[in-house]
Amino acid sequence: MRTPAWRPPAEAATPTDLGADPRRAPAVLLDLHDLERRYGEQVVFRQVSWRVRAGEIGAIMGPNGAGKTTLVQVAAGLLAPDGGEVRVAGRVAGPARPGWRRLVGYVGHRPLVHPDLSALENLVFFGRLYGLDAAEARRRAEALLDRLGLAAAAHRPAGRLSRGMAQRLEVARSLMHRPILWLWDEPFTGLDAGAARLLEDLLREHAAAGGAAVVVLHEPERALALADRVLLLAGGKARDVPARALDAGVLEAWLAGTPAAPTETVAGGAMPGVARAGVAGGPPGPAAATQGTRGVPGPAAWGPVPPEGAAESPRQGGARAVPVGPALALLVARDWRQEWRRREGLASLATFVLLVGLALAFALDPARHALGPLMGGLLWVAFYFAAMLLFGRAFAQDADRGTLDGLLLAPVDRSVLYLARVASQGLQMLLLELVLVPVVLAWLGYRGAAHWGGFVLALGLGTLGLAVVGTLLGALTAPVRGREALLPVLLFPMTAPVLLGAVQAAGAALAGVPEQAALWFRVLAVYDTMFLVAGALLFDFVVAR
Ligand SMILES: Nc1ncnc2c1ncn2[C@@H]1O[C@H](COP(=O)(O)OP(=O)(O)OP(=O)(O)O)[C@@H](O)[C@H]1O
Repeated sequence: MRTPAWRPPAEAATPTDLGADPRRAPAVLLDLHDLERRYGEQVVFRQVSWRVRAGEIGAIMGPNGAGKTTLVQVAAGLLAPDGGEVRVAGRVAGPARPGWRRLVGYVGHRPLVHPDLSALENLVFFGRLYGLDAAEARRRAEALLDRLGLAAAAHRPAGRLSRGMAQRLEVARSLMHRPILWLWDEPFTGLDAGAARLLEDLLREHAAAGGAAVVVLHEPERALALADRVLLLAGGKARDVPARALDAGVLEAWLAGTPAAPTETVAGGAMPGVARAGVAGGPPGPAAATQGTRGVPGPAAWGPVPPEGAAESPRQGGARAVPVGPALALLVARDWRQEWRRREGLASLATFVLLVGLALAFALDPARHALGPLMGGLLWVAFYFAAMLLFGRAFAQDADRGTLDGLLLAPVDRSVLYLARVASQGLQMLLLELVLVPVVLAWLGYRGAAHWGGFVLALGLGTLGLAVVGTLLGALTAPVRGREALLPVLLFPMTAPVLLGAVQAAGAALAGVPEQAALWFRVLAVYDTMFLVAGALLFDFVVAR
């Protein structure tokens, strides 16, 4: 008998898929080593080490503010540790090689799906972002919606689902790519009894199939019924205790009445009153190692260990990063689809450009007789204001809704996230310009013999320059209070060369002498390339927390 066969939706990669040798102890799927995390001066926890093996469910428990969410986010790679290391199925969980992210299915406090896209569209998008092909992503999305009782809501925008339905969708999203390690932070919040039972079944199935799960829980009864081991977190320290060593009543009392600093009790060698007598903490013993835990098939049932290459196929939840090309196309398409759903955003930008252009023209020359030399400048000033609004908007919305985390968790290099935003926002801006330029020029009474090729090149290079810097600064200022004021303050000095070059180049092209702008074209091209490369390299630091 082999490892249990495909079984939507809980089915996931197994340790053998990942090259682990089941003849030895069950593979360690999550290995937290000496972790430390601070917020400014506040140390949330330090020296936290914990191992969760194939076939195990681990619960993290502790009073409010103990650092459970922080710990799960560090384990998922959303927060960077200030010390120590996270390993997932033996791979260092760092930003350098993001393929390991494919092994993890994360559910946090906030939905990571996009509210304007339907439940089905969201699942397909996330499936593809994790490397599934279109047909498989669709099949799996439908199976998950069905299993989680969301089939009737498949075409409803995710933002209009009830609290409990949204939580089910989050669980479905986290399972789309068949992760081997589930990291779920209070997943039962908002669920009715039926959905809660379903989640418990999914967790048990996953563990029985050789996966592992870590769940932040507040209810002792549930934790002890579900988990094999419990990480008790309090006072900045943690202790791993086998669930069978814990008593629900005492655990409840400990959680409810934890003194301000239970550190010594919890982190010390003994845990009087909480652990049952005669049961020690620590990893499973040799019996668990040879027989598997929680019914995981023993060595004979695992079959031969597949070669590394076979272990890395997307279908089996391998750990390769998704290639740049498909990831870029997917992200740009998603941004455009979202923008199309909120057409009023682009329509208001277009109105804004027209008003700024017309107001400027009216103020400078109400009779519109001597505007010829000013037209390039007029157009660019209007576009410039629109660009500030556009480039600040996408990341600000992501930060407010929490949807950026959904992208940051994906197994794609973070520079790809940046390049995709540059492409999608730059193209939106360019489209806006191409639609509006004829209108504005007609209103201004333009009758020259323009060099249209040079003019479009000036628009393209200028827009790219604004997009590469605006996107980076948009991401930088998104979580900051007062970002609406901060973005223009930062953007203007950094993009002054773009504005100057684009105005000169567009003016020369409109005057029919693009050769006069040759120097500006070169300046713009060098500027764009420099900041595009810098933006791609810096983006990871900009979004790091
Ligand atoms: N973004 C942040 N900036 C500063 N401090 C933070 C931030 N997020 C969390 N903290 C602090 O870190 C500590 C741990 O918070 P965390 O949310 O991890 O706790 P928790 O155990 O999950 O709490 P709860 O049970 O209430 O969900 C708290 O003191 C909290 O105030």
